[in-house]
Amino acid sequence: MPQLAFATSFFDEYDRLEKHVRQGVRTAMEKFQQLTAAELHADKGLHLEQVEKSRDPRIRTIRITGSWRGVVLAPDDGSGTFLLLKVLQHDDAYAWAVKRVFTVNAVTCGLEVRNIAAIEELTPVLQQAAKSASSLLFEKYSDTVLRDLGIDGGVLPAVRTIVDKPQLEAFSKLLPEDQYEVLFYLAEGHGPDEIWRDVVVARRPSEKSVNGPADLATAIANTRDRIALVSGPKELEDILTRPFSAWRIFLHPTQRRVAYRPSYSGPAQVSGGPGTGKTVVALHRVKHLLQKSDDTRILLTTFTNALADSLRENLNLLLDDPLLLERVDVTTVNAVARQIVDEHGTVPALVSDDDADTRRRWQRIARRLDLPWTEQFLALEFRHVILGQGIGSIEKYLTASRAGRGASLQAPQREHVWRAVEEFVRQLDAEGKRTYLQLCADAAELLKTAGPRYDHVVVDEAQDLHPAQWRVLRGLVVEGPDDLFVAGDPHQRIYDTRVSLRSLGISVIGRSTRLRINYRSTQEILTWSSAIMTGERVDDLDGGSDSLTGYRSALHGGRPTVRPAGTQPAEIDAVVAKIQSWMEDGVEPSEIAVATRFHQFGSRAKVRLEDEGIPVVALKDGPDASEKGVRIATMHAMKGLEFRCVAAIGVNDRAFPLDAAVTPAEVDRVQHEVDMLAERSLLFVACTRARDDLYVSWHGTPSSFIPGA
Ligand SMILES: Nc1ncnc2c1ncn2[C@@H]1O[C@H](COP(=O)(O)OP(=O)(O)OP(=O)(O)O)[C@@H](O)[C@H]1O
Repeated sequence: MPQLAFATSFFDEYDRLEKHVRQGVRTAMEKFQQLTAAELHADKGLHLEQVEKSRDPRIRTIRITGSWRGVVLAPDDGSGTFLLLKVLQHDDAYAWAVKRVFTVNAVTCGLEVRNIAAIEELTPVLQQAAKSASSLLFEKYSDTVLRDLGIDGGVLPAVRTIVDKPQLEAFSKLLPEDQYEVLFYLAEGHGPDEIWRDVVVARRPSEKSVNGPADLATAIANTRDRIALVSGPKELEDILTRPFSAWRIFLHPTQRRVAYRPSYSGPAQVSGGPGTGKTVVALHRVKHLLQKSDDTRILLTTFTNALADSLRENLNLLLDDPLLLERVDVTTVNAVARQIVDEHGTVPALVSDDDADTRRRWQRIARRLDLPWTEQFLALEFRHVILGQGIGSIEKYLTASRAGRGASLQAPQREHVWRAVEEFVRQLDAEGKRTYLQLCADAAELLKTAGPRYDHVVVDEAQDLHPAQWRVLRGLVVEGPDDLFVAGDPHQRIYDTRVSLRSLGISVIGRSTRLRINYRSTQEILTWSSAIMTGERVDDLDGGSDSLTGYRSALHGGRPTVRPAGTQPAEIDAVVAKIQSWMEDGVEPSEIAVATRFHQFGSRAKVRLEDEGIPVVALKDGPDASEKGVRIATMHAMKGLEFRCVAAIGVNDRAFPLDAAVTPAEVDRVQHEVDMLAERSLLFVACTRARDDLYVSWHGTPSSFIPGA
């Protein structure tokens, strides 16, 4: 019986096809599972026929309905795998089919497609233009170097004409995917050896199985990031009837390598810019770990409730098996800490570690004890030094390292600070209260005697977790292989914590991977948003620094709209008009988000949208995915989420940087820098939530973070 496979290009349109066409696809595909190759060729209804003048003799069309055709790659080597490439209207299907050629990449052994007609047409024109160019993008690499990385003879002449990165980008849709990826990284300045190791080997099957050129079926099986093989009727049903989400099926080779590595000898980390699929990798890692054994228990955890909800929803999609889901707890670190403390007594009322009430409490204590420090300084000392290192006594505090703090404290000064801390804790105790971080510190202590309760802990959005929260996680899991799997992006650190995992006994050295392809936003949104962070040094979770080099998207769209307004009402009028125009273009209200720095501004925008009859919901009310309405949220609440269209409004000099969120340099110079970076990251996070369109506006003076402002 032939084998059936689907290419990603098929899914580009499938979800948009009308019901009867989708039914036609299903009927046709079932035949590929029921009939022999000879019967398929003879089937009158299917009409499997060669395409006249096609550049690839293996391309066939099949009849789906009266006017719809499928384009199929049919094996000519007896290997028996049919690959469905496209479903299009009759003429479009033929136009697509005649221009394409499929080849097997000599080094990755994957199947690639190129628009050969366009490459051949453009190459002579570009060769002519290249003669007068002062330099060429790939001139420093010999043909041998390029060939060794998989650039083949059909592509090489075109590659030799490319003068700069925009021209390479313009070629991207015509070139074979694996070859474009190599060229992109060379153009970004990565060396051939690094590209061989990180890009080519990641795609290549193991050395042992590479034995001469691959046949079509092997090449198809090797191309798991672009082709889904269907093993039986259940899988076919699954692919064609469930809402399609590419991330469930097609992982980039680097994503797959990280998620499905049989085992890590200790904690492992995946990092990468926004939208690079870190959450997707974390979810697949959970799937892998569950499949390793029948009784493992896993904690999948993250920062906020909204993120935990979204992880739970996506895990349901990925696993679709109640028995597997039963073995995973999906919740926030604070919620786990609360549960642990609850089991050992009653949880006190919880208060924020850093809100106006807490600051006022520190202020009163400083005044009463006649201390020379501001409330900000004391609060920071408590959070970052005392809770950060889990210090429980004056003796420990007197000798504690205060590395990374901007002002030094001698022993007598520390004794004064300690008195303030004791008073702060005493007051909260007397009122039956605890801050969230105190709760985590308590839970971490309790776990020291209670012992671990999970076999694996998988953490998403790890960059903002506080050391006290890390200690809870460390204590929850049996130390050893595959204990912790951590996903995070230091560029998205939006709170004031900086953590070195190593200092917490969590070393990911040698088990850390960076993802570089953004699957969410268009390149235009990415370029604009990345400029917010340009020139900033960002520390990673492991004592080094993190960069966005080589970070790219294969998606394209319009440039972000940047819109000044004279007054706040005028700014709101403009965003209402923008939302109306998105909706007129067919964007569902629930696919639109309005992000503001301040709650209040969001509420005003909400009232105004409601006046216009546009449905609106506040994200903090926890709407589920099916609830209608434009989402209104603070920028902090946008962390980890994504929307088709995002309007980031009120981005003026009063909101970014926000004075109240930034420690003055005279209080703590180092913390000042950390806070300023977190402010930038917050705008970066809000803007990178947009998939197709980004709109940024302000009234008054624009924030200095706005690129080009
Ligand atoms: N291999 C893939 N194929 C198709 N889509 C993918 C793939 N990987 C990720 N995506 C999609 O890209 C988007 C971003 O993925 P994800 O949320 O995992 O990224 P992230 O790195 O965790 O983002 P952020 O750090 O910005 O929160 C999601 O819509 C996800 O479904």
